Amino acid sequence: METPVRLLIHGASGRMGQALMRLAQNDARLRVSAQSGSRESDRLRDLPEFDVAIDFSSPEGFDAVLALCLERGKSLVSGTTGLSAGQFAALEAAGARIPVLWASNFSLGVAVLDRLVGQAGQWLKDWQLDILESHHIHKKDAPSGTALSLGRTAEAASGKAPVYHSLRGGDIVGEHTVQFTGMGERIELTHRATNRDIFAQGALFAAVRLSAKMNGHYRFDDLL
Ligand SMILES: NC(=O)C1=CN([C@@H]2O[C@H](COP(=O)(O)OP(=O)(O)OC[C@H]3O[C@@H](n4cnc5c(N)ncnc54)[C@H](OP(=O)(O)O)[C@@H]3O)[C@@H](O)[C@H]2O)C=CC1
Ligand SMILES: O=C(O)C1=N[C@H](C(=O)O)C[C@H](O)C1
Repeated sequence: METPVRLLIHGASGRMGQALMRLAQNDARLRVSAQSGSRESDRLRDLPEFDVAIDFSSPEGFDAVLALCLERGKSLVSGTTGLSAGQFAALEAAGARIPVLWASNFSLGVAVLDRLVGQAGQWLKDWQLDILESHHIHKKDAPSGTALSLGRTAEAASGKAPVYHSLRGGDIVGEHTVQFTGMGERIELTHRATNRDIFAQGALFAAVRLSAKMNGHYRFDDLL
């Protein structure tokens, strides 16, 4: 049997962190060798060995785990949203030294939605473009990372700048609609996540794949 990939779960006590811990513990390809949260933020250097860090934390947490991965020469899978342009530039640069992968959404359904949006946008250049997203009341960033990614795809295809609409309510896991509105008709492309295990499964899949990759800046879509 293959040696399991050793994981650091960064943001382990959070909603995503808990899903990752539970699913990784039942996956023979993986072993959680380290975990961290804001309490460990100034002691990350003391963490045990790992091969791939999986980060679902906060923009501050992302900076810290990226620095740790660079220092140790280890891979990073991150799903943290709300990152700045400077943080994306740092991630891109890190790809020259370690394997890195960031995705705003680790579900298969959103990867397919993104492709459908790109196709629709090519045909609907004159139509109004709106991105609607709904999430649970604890979500800190708006628009969501997925809404921004879908918006970039739609704008690249249609040339229209999207207008974003965010709703926060109850325990909604995550819903995204890309709406193209014409005169007398409209198209709504919607994805609804009902369980955050789908994101955790996608991130664990990415970690296994990334552990076998050379240095570089990878996209989730590249692995599918
Ligand atoms: N790409 C995707 O598919 C998905 C992305 N996300 C994104 O993942 C992130 C986390 O979401 P969620 O799990 O709901 O959030 P939670 O608030 O439930 O969890 C956040 C976790 O990060 C930790 N954390 C916060 N700040 C730091 C820090 N500076 N250093 C180290 N750890 C820190 C928290 O630790 P403590 O409790 O100790 O403060 C906690 O464990 C968000 O950005 C969200 O948008 C979420 C779902 C899917
Ligand atoms: O915070 C969340 O919960 C989610 N965040 C991601 C985002 O910002 O797009 C992905 C998913 O929608 C859940």
